[in-house]
Amino acid sequence: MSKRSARRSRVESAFEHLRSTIATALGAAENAHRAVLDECAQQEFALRIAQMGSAEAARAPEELGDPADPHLRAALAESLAERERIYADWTATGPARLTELVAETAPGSASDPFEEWLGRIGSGEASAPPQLWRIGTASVPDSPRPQPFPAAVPALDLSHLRITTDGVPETAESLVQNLLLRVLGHFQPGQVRVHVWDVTQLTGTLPALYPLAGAGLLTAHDPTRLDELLEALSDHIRRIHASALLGGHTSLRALAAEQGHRSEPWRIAVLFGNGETLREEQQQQLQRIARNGLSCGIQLICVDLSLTVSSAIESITLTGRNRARTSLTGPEAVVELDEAPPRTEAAKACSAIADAFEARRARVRTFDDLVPEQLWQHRSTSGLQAPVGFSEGEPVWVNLGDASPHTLIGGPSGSGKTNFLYGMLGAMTARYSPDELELYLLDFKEGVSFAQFTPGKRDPSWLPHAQLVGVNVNTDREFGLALLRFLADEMRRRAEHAKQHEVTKLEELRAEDPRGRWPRIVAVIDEFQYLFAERDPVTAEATQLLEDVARRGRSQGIHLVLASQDVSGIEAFWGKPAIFEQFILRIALPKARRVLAEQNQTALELTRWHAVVNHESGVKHGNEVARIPDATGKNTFHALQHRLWERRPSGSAPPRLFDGSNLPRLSELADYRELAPDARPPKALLGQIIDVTGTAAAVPLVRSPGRNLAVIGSVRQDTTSVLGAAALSLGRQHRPGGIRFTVAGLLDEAAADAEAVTAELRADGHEVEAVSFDGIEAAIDGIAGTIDAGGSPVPHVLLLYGVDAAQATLERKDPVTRACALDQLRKILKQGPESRIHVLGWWRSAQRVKNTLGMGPVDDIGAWVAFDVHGQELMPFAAGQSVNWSPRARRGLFFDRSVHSRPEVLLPFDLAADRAPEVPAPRTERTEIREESHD
Ligand SMILES: Nc1ncnc2c1ncn2[C@@H]1O[C@H](COP(=O)(O)OP(=O)(O)OP(=O)(O)O)[C@@H](O)[C@H]1O
Repeated sequence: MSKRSARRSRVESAFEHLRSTIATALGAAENAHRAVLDECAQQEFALRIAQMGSAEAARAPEELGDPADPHLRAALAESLAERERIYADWTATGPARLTELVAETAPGSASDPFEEWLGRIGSGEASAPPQLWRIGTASVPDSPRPQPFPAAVPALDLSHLRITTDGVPETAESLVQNLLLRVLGHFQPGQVRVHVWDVTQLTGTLPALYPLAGAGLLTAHDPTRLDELLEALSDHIRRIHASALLGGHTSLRALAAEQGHRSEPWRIAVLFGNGETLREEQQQQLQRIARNGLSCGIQLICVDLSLTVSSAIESITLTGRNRARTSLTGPEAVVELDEAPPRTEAAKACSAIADAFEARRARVRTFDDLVPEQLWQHRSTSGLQAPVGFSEGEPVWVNLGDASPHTLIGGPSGSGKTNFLYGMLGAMTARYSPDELELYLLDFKEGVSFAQFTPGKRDPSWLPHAQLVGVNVNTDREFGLALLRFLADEMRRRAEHAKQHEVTKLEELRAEDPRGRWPRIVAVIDEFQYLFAERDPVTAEATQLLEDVARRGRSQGIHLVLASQDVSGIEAFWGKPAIFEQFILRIALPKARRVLAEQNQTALELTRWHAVVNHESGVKHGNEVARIPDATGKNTFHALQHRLWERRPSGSAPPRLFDGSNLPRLSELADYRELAPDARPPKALLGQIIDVTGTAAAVPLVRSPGRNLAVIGSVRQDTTSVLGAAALSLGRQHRPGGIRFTVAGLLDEAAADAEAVTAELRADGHEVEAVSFDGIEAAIDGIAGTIDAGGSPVPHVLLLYGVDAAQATLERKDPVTRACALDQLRKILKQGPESRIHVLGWWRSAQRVKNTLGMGPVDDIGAWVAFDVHGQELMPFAAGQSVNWSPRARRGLFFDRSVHSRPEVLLPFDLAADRAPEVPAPRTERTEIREESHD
């Protein structure tokens, strides 16, 4: 080959190379271009599939392009694969898990098919209600292999429901009706109340449920009266907060779970709107109800009505006949709503519920229904709760605790106050043991109603919780004072203990001192208005003490229960709103006046044996009307008391009984029985003062001026009782020979008393000189002579019965010496005590004491007891202070200037009863009711 052709060939091959390189490059570019176009086409389909949804795209690919288009097919395949991957877990386990969950949380009628339970009366526990309620069958149509699962919604305390109908109102109605049937069919009739309001119609909404209306389980509200319904629901919320939730629970649901029973029914308000907004105030009130209702058992079901609150709401959007989406299942799931049962079946079931409810309501609830199955199972740490009556067959409770510490009970005579108290005390004492609850019971009424709590003649039982029972105290207002003083002291004692534990309240003290005994104290004062009956120091002190106990008792677990036929006249009470305000729990019996708030007239409309129980200081919305069972008839309280008494803790002592119609007996008085020889200083017991423990009124006979006693008054029985008790108690504190007595009977009518004391002292071995009227001068001369001779070696008591009767004799002057026995007596009064000689004398009037003392100072009479003597006559003997005392039968006034700042009331002893032991002392008779129960 020539050189030239060789070069040409090289050129050609180089060009060939260039061309093929270019061709290759161009081919690659075209391939890449095509690939990009393919990718692009597929991505575009992917985007449109995503927009349309893969399920829809798979169903109708032609909507996107040519179904045969490989790009479309590839994009669809990828999208479906992706969906498969995402749903894999849910498809494998989701529907099955949901089915299981609904079966668990929606038992019985909450999810079972209607035919399995409709028409049967439910018995589900209201303290543990189902959490979900079935509405239909759901599925996710766009999932790879759609599987059905039950669709359910929370209800009752858990969530409100908002339904949007989207123009299919019949579906909304059957959805609501099915849900209500499930709920109504689950519980005992009465546990669920339904309110229906439909903006478009008066009646005709939810027709199958109408049989419930007759029994009051369903209320159809007038379309124009939404306000009333909203107000009633708001009232209800307020009332629940003021009563059931007072104990600190946040919801009725929590309370019921703790107590194991639910005392308040649920209220479901179904509101059918028309898509338009409510008036501003109505909307706001509805929102408030939505916010606060669930905790009080109010559930709203709003159909085509806007509801926008932060509290729990589930929504259901109807998407066609019997189809819906719910907030719980999400937008992808379609719910096929359950078919409604035949209307006749549903109506029949509702009739059965209504009938059963009527039967239940008509059931006579008795005292026994106030008593729990097991006694003494409750703790009073945070308060006392007990049912007192029934409303539509369900118990109505009272709470005594921090939020409602005290109660005021009112009702005219015969309206059943005492019966109410028995019911309340029965329900409480059956729940709380005596270590959790102590009772102090005082009845100012004439009669003996509370005496049943103490051992009686024929029945030895007593109420183990009762510490003190005061009956027939209508004239002894001091006893009320004594009780209030005791409570105030106890309050202080508790506060001090609490302080030591660095806490302030009983509840906290109990937590800090778990082994201490800190029962709550309930002090009941029936007809307490007597305590404030007069404008006198008793009322003044009682008011002050009441205010103190009412204000501070709450934190120390001390609760006052005051009952009265008429509180309107109690000036001390009304003049002091600070007291009245503490009585937050008000109980009004039929025709009670002023116990409830002024505008609250419900008590006037009450029928017999009913009461308004109001934990809101008597404001109307706090009203609960309860029928009160008979608690005083046969086999009621008395039978319970027997059971409680038989369970009483060992060592339990009967309550102290203060019966104003009986006098105490010296021989039964603890202070007397405890006396023993060689007591220093010896003290003369004169009677019993009015206090909670029954303390003796005593005068110590020390060797110091003025230690003499004057008993002043004209009633022989009382005055001689004081002298007799003084002598006998002094005798008990000395051995024979350790004391001497001179007993002078100067009045014929008292001779027998003087003789009886003489005989009793002698029987105990004491030396007694009995002196008659004729021997009095000599006896006094002799004793006065002892003073001159250096005094008596042992205490010498000069008992003078009727000093004033011998006044003339004592004044008689010796014709020679011009001396008289009266001078000697004055000398004994003045100088005797230092020489161990004491005069205990009876004068028939204050003036006559003065006659005896002459110009001498009244100080020689250091102590006195006066009976039928007016206060002003006693002033000179009480260091000049005014003495407020109107004499009353069988009560004396006692003053010892060495200890008292003011005189105090004294009960003389019934010495006659002690002297004739074979004749039993008259004891308090129990009421007829009580006697009846022994038949
Ligand atoms: N809920 C009741 N069910 C049946 N009987 C009742 C009921 N409440 C009271 N009673 C009867 O009515 C009568 C009067 O009742 P209660 O003594 O309790 O009234 P009160 O208001 O205390 O009257 P008073 O102040 O006159 O004593 C009694 O015989 C009592 O048994």
